[in-house]
Amino acid sequence: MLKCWQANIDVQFVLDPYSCASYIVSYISKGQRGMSNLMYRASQEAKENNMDLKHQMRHISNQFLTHVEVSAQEAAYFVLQLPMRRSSRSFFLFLNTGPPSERITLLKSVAKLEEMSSTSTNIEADNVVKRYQRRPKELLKLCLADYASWYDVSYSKKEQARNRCLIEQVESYNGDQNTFDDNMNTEFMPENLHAEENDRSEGLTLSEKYGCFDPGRPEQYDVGLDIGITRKQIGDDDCLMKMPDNDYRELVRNLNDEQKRYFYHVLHWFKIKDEPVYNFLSGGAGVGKSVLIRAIYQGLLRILNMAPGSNPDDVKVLLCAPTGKAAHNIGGNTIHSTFCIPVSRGYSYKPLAMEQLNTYRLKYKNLKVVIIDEISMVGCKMFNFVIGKLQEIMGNNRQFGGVSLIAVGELYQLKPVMDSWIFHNTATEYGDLAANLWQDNFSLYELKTIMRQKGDREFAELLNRLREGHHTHSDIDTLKSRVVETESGSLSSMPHLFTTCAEVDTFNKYVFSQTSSKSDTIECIDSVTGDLSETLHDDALQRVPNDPSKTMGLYKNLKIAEGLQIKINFNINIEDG
Ligand SMILES: Nc1ncnc2c1ncn2[C@@H]1O[C@H](COP(=O)(O)OP(=O)(O)OP(=O)(O)O)[C@@H](O)[C@H]1O
Repeated sequence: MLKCWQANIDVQFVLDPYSCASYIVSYISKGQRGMSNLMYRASQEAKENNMDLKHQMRHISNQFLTHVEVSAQEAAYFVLQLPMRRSSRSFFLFLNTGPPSERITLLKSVAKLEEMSSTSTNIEADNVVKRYQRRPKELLKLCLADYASWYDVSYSKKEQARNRCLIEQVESYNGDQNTFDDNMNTEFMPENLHAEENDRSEGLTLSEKYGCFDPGRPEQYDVGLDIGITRKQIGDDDCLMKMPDNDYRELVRNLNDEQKRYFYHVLHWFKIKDEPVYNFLSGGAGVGKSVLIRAIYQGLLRILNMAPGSNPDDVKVLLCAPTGKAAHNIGGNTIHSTFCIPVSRGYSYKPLAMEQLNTYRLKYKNLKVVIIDEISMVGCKMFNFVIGKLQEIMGNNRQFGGVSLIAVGELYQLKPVMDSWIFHNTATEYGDLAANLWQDNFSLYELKTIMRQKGDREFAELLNRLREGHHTHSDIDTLKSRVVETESGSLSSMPHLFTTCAEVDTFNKYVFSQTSSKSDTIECIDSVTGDLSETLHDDALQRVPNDPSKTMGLYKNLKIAEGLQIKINFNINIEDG
């Protein structure tokens, strides 16, 4: 039971099994007055908002599942974003802060003892309390608990300073604040500091020596999981809504023949069949895939909601895409947010927490179709993730959880980032033994008529040939006839396409150097948050790299000039990282 509860385990002999059981049960179900108040408020709100019974229950259960009562200490950890979970499990430190005469300390090693003179009484090994006594002046204001939590000493260059934040247990503090304060005063006041030079390590960096703060740590830590609050509360407003009937009719009427054929094929399938469909809708750039997705989504909403007993509020079709831009283009959500896939944890699969699973199951219980656009950016690992999440949410082991999947995109593109092609097997030892669900299930529908350049048939055909690698010499000559000299200073207003950021930088520098208008440089101001000593603070600032590829595209110096355009990207939704 304790293992399931994943609590800190405090081992003691308990002679009466009944008291053991009653202790654990009362610990698990200990009263949470704050939660009762919250539940009371939630039920009041549900009643006042005139919801039907199902929505009242959903509202109350969502409040219950997404709130948790925490102690003041936990709240402080949460607000300060301190990594509680990782730290408390990786390290648990016992601090003996009883009176000095009662403290147990370890002896120095035999080798060290033998080196000492026989009259020396300095036989105790070093420990955190001693280190605290001789801490550097930058840390004078720290109390022992904070010092022990935040700092560790590395005695040799090889030994890495451990990143840790500890849960400290203070022994001997039995509620008598005066005794506790006396001990602290006599032992830990700054005037008692003795620097023991021979115990100090030499040549270590500051962070090796004292600190756990590593500004270069790339991994993100989701502190919400520590206290059981998931990052996203699942709302009801996720997808593109039903469009007015007139607009829908207009949209369908304007589809070209190819588009209409696939559109009616899908609608017909869901009208007459009850089994899932797995399609890959492909076609080169500008053939109208996104337009067709929008029409299919609207058509499916209408058909699926016509089924007897169907509730129009239930989510039946999901529209998603691997990136925010692609998702926005079709009015859907990213795959990550749709299936609650954490952005920062690579591809190691983690099942949903119970409360998330519960909410997702309630929300997607009548899910019939998932449409994924820009499937070329979805690699094999990500695809497996989606399959796993669908099975988990739908609560079965059927392929794709028994839900239909329409993948849309163009596979004549670059390989997915950090992943293999969707049609390849997973690159693990046993990957070849697993069935390839993409190859085994998906049938291809291809759109061929380019709609984006429909006024220029010749160019559209050239693009199609280029896409498949069947371009002719005359195609290349046609493209080359459009080549213009980049050296010309007047080019800056034209859109340029480059394949790497380095080329973009070089070009921007060139354009900037050519401008004769008034210019200036804006220097970025970095700041370090958190209560750190001045030295660590400066150290952290010095470590910020002057390389935009390592700072998520943020430049140290931004050059501006009158008349030159600057593109500013602004992340309007940071849910997905
Ligand atoms: N049936 C149609 N009638 C008129 N215009 C259309 C039609 N279908 C698509 N278009 C237009 O063609 C252009 C490209 O369409 P869309 O963006 O849907 O193509 P796509 O295949 O998704 O392109 P990409 O692969 O580049 O994302 C858009 O301007 C769209 O309005």
